[in-house]
Amino acid sequence: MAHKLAFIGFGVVGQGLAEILRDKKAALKQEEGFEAVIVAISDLMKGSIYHPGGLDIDTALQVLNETGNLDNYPQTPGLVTGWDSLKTIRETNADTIIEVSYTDVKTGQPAINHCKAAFESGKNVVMTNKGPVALAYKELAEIADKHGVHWGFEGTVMSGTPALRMPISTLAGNEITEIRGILNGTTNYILTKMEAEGVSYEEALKEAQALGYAEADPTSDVEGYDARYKIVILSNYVMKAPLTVEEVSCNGITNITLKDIEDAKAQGKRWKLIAKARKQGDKVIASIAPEKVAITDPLASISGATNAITYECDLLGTVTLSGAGAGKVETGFSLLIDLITIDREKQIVKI
Ligand SMILES: NC(=O)C1=CN([C@@H]2O[C@H](COP(=O)(O)OP(=O)(O)OC[C@H]3O[C@@H](n4cnc5c(N)ncnc54)[C@H](OP(=O)(O)O)[C@@H]3O)[C@@H](O)[C@H]2O)C=CC1
Ligand SMILES: N[C@@H](CC=O)C(=O)O
Repeated sequence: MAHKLAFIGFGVVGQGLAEILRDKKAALKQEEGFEAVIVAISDLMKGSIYHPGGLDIDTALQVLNETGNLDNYPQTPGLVTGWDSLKTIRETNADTIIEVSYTDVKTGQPAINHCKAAFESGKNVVMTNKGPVALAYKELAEIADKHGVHWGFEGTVMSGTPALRMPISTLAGNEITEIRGILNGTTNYILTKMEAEGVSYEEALKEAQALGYAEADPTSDVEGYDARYKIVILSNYVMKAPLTVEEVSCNGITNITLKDIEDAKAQGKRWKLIAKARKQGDKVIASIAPEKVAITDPLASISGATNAITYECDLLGTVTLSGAGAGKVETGFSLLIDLITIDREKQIVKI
C-alpha cells in the first residue's frame, strides 16, 4: 500500500523531496517496492492543501512555481484548503509527517510541538529540522516509542550523507570517543569561494542562499549555531553522551576577512569552521570554531557545500565520511532514505 505523506513546510527541501518522488516514482516502485502519495502540504505563506485520495505532485509544484501559492491548486471534489500545521498533522489521513519547516535555534518550536502532535496521533515523522533533535531528543524519542511510531532525522546532520545512519548501523560495537568535522555547507561554501575566487563574504553568502544551502536566517550558519545543533545531535545520538547546546562553545566565521584567508594560504593553511566533540570521562567537551588547518589535513580538501566528518572508534580507529552537507535534492534524499527505512522495517515486521 502506498505510504501517505503530509508535508509541514514546503520550501527548498520539501520541494526537493517532492521532485524526487515525482521523477523516481517508477524506479522506486520497481527497485524498492516503494510507493508514496502526498496527501497534504501545509506551509505558512505558500498555502495549504489536503486531499485524502492524494494530490498530483506535478500539478502542486507547477501551481506553486507559477502562482506562488498552493491555494491555486485546481478545485477537485474532496480538496480541502487552509489547514494549519497542527490540524494537518492531527486530522489528515497521512501515515507520515514530513517536517521541513524552519529550524529555530533558540526554542526548536513549533517543530517540537509538530513532532509531539504527530506521535500522539499515531503518525511517523521524518524531518530535516534540527531543533527537535538537538533540544528534545530524549523526550521525543520516548513519546515516539510509546506510540509505536518511527522518527527519522538523517538529514539533520550532513544532509543526505549518512553521518547518523552509518555510525549507528555499520560502526555498532565501537565506542566513538571523538568526532571532528566540517558540518555546515553554507560556511564551507563561503570560505571556499573567498579563497578560490577572491569573492567577498557578502557575495559568497548571497550565492549560498540562492543555491538553497543557507538557513532561512543565515545568521544560524555564519555564527556557527547550525553546526552547534549538529554536534549536539552527534554527541547524544551517535556518541551516546549527553550534551546540551549551552555546553558547546561557539564561534562563527563572520570575522574572517579575505586578508586572513590570504595570510593562511601563505602559511600553507586554510580556514575551516571545525566542529569537535571529545569524550572526557562522563563528559563531552565540544566546540565550534574557525581553525587554520594545514593543507595536508584531510579536512582542508573539503570544498564548497561538501561536508566531512571523522569518527575516532575504539575498535576500527579513524573513519572519515564526506559528502553533501546541504542542497535541495541531497537533503530531499535524506527524507527518502528515512521513508524507505520505515517501509523496510514494516516488511520485516510482516515476515
Ligand atoms: N536547505 C538545506 O540544504 C538543508 C536544510 N535543512 C533543514 O531543513 C528544514 C527546511 O529547510 P529549507 O527547505 O531549506 O528551508 P526553507 O526556508 O526553504 O523552507 C521552510 C519552509 O517552512 C515553512 N514554514 C515555516 N514555519 C512553518 C510552520 N509553522 N508551518 C508550516 N510551514 C512553515 C516556510 O514558510 P514560508 O517561507 O512560506 O513562510 C518555508 O516554506 C530547515 O529546518 C533546515 O534547517 C537541513 C539540512 C539541509
Ligand atoms: N544551512 C545548513 C543546511 C544543512 O543543514 C548548511 O549550510 O549546512
